[in-house]
Amino acid sequence: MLLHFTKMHGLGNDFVMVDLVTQRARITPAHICQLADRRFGIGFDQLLIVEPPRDPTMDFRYRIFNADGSEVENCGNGARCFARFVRDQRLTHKRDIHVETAGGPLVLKVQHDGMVRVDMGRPRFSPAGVPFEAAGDQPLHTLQVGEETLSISVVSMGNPHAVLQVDDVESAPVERLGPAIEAHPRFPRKVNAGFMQVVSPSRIRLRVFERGSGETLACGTGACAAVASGIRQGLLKSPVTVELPGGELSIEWPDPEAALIMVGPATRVFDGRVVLN
Ligand SMILES: N[C@@H](CCC[C@H](N)C(=O)O)C(=O)O
Repeated sequence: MLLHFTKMHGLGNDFVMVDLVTQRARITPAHICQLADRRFGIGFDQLLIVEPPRDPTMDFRYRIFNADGSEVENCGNGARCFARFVRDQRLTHKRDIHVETAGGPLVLKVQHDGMVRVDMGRPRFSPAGVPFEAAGDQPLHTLQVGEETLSISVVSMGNPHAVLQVDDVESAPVERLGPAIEAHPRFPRKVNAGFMQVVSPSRIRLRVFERGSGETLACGTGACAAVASGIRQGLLKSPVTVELPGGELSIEWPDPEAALIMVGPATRVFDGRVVLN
């Protein structure tokens, strides 16, 4: 089966985008792992499949899969790439796009400067909603990783996040602690692990070890989770610029009852075709 795809990225968090509105294909978890391989396949952090909506009031539905084949609830950089993709493919001319996702409906706005503005919904801090095994709902929890006792906050942006404050993001032990936090037994559905350096109340630096994909150059939901956690702890004030290895995102959360807003770029890299066996 021949599959047409587009390679895109949001600040270096890279995607293979597949239009299943105009083509037919059955993509299995084995296909996803094969395509995700950066040497034997195409290579990506996430695969995003665009489908017709089930709800007729929506424009599209999309599904997102990590490089390990696991399906995820939400993806901030993927949302921006999706908005750019459906317009470039001429699947829609709208600038305000309503889409169904596994994490619920999203509204995306393609601005006239080409940047994409996404209403990311409200962060949820309750451990049960992440899910994270904990007795209470306090801003910080201790997490034992081997000999180390870490202080983390937990946030659901539809998908699960743990945020750890560090003094210097460059020297933070992301490669060592990231996989241990991701697979920690207190996170029954695993977790994305963010390492946040507060530069000022309006600027952070962030690296994210993503569940199912490893460290990426940027994570949109991770940026929202870190900003929400920082504001909740009184360390940050909206709007916040998030400096990621791949570039910057702007995150607004002016009011705890409001949704987080993420604004950032989405870049098309190339179109291709691949045979699925
Ligand atoms: N890169 C994404 C998040 C993708 C999903 C994540 N790895 C998970 O398993 O929850 C983003 O930009 O938000």
